[in-house]
Amino acid sequence: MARVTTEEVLERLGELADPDLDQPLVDLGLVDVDIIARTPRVTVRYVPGSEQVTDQLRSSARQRLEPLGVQLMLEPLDEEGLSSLAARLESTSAREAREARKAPFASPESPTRVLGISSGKGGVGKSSVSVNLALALSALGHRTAILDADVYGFSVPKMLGEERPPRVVGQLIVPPRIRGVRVISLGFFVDDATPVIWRGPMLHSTLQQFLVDVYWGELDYLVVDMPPGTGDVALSLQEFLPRAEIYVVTTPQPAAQRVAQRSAIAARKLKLPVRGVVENMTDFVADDGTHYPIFGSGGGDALAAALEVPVLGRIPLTMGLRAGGDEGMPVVAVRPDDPAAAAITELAARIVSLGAARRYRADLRVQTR
Ligand SMILES: Nc1ncnc2c1ncn2[C@@H]1O[C@H](COP(=O)(O)OP(=O)(O)OP(=O)(O)O)[C@@H](O)[C@H]1O
Repeated sequence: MARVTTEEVLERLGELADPDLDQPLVDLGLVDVDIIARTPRVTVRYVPGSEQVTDQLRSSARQRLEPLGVQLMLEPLDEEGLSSLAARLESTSAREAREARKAPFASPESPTRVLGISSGKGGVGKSSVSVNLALALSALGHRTAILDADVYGFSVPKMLGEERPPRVVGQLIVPPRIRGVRVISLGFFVDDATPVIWRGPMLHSTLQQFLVDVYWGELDYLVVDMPPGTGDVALSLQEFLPRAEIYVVTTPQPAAQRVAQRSAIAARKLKLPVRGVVENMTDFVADDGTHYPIFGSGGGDALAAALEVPVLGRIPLTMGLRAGGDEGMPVVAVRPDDPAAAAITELAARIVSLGAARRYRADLRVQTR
């Protein structure tokens, strides 16, 4: 049998990649081939810290290399290897931003739109909307990440169905990419059983660290699940993400609408633009097609009128959305035909087109100057 060549090995490994990194392991220089040894040996180096990812890489590499009869070794990267990987992953602009302790999205040249999802009070479905909106944006082909900053209850990783922790690569925190979306939750760093009281300064510095030290890669959208109401997080976000757009989630109940209004007005005071209202739990549609407005009606319209912004979406109550959240099977990913999933996908498309319209108007202004 002819001896295997390095090219054959690299070709076989092809696109094999760590799910949290953008480039294949071969391109990142993490594969060594020793064909001089009696049995040719392939060493795949990996970022330690997630057994799940390591197992996945091992079985995928084994499967790809099996026909070649080579010996496969998996080796965790050491400190030095991790630092040089970090240098390879990070773009120059991202490194400069990090060294200046600034979020890469804060710069006026950043192509990333930051969508702050806020609500007046808890329980209106803000996290469900954030998670499914991020998945819908990703399904529409946009590179999307989600930052779970709801310090009163971190639900994003659970809702996405995977609670794999981030890994540290040199100076960078590499977030898990779940269902195609990078996720960072303050909840990754606290024990579920011990409630943490996030005081302003601690929250501020943790948020800054997340925005600055996290490897976000190239992003079109960063969806931020904000805590209900306004307060420290909104203040910090204004400082770190001055270009954030705010979307307010409310239920149709007049009381919820009034609370949401207060928080939106507070967001305005922070000079973060409120771009639209999302009415969640608008109604329940029975099998015979009858609409039941379980939580009343009119809340979304009233809030939108008060804030002079449009209602960008109305999401019905569905079992699919509720069960999807509980089971870590988000409805947009798992049951895209569910009426709530369809409404959220429509909402995503509207938010995308809002950005396109703004860019168009900005271009016109430049051209007519
Ligand atoms: N459109 C909907 N249809 C059915 N269930 C929904 C809908 N929206 C939200 N829910 C359910 O309502 C509950 C609260 O939703 P969620 O956790 O998203 O709200 P929240 O506003 O983020 O609340 P908190 O801030 O307290 O976390 C969840 O059980 C969720 O599954």
